[in-house]
Amino acid sequence: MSEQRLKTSIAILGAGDVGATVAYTLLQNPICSEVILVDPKKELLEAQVRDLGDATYGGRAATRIRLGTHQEAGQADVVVITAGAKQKPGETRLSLLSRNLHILSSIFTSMSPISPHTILLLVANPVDILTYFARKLSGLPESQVLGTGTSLDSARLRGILAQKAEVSPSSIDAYVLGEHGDSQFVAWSNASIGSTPLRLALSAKLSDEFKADIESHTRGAAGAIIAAKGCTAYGIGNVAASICKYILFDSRTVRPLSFYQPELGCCLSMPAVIGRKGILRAMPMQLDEDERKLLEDCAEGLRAVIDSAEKELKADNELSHALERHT
Ligand SMILES: NC(=O)C1=CN([C@@H]2O[C@H](COP(=O)(O)OP(=O)(O)OC[C@H]3O[C@@H](n4cnc5c(N)ncnc54)[C@H](O)[C@@H]3O)[C@@H](O)[C@H]2O)C=CC1
Ligand SMILES: CC(=O)C(=O)O
Repeated sequence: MSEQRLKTSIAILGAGDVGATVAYTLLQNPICSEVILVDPKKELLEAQVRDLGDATYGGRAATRIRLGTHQEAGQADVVVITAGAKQKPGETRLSLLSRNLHILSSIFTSMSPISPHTILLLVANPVDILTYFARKLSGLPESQVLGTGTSLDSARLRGILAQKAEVSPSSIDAYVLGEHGDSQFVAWSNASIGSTPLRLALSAKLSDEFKADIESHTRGAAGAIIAAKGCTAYGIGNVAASICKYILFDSRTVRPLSFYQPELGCCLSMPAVIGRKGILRAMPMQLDEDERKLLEDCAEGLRAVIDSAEKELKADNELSHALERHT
């Protein structure tokens, strides 16, 4: 067997706040032989690898960390894409689209030829739109291209509901669905504590006002953290590293992730079974009429962004050639 096949590797594109935090989380909870960090900022990349390496010399069996090239990243078992601009205080995730689509396109040119077995995990924003274009730019089967989507929002939802209900977050089963962005919504009709439906568990507390407060807390969480410290990193570090584990361990864990929804014509978050081949299958969910409408509105908004991005791309020779190579 070749040496390459004996190793499991996760490549992280982007060695900024998020990329370094995903790497650190993977080093603290080893699930693969090596983590490869890639970034065009050479000094930053070398410093991050040295600093992260210092966290691995404590005597435990460790995952190795090294810097690498885009070409090497394209052969990894999982490629986590954090490369891209981040929001400034007050900016929306969608405002990053044009800059981050160019970066995404250049990444696929540099990684080519990408291994047909690689699973791509998109983190950079706007994550649903970038997941949609990564499918096209990579040429990989759509089950192998996924975005962290509303996994982070759902973790935030579990956190705030746990405080209100005075139970552990791990006892809350509740999802934020749709866009990892302003049109996201909570699937209240399916939420439970243990196996008790939320409406029974919280009874009188669960008013419209209570739900609106929780939704606004969850939707606004990133903006509030960014306004105070300039980025969010630990929550997404944990979410992305956990998804890598579900993939490499073929754990068949169900999580809300962004992936292509053929009937909606875009990528957005719905629950899916995650395993070694990426999205193994969608997990059907019975939404009520209001939630169904919110899902359709959310998809309509995302499709409009995709349409205008596609028009912009046609006017941009470099990007339109990159997309044509695979469509
Ligand atoms: N999906 C989610 O839930 C979350 C997404 N994010 C997103 O993650 C992205 C990264 O955020 P930060 O790490 O805070 O930003 P950052 O600015 O600290 O790091 C981004 C890094 O990407 C690098 N980069 C640029 N072009 C590259 C290329 N072609 N190949 C490899 N690396 C490249 C830059 O040099 C930079 O070091 C942003 O788009 C942010 O909005 C952040 C938190 C949560
Ligand atoms: C930045 C971002 O997308 C988040 O923390 O949710």
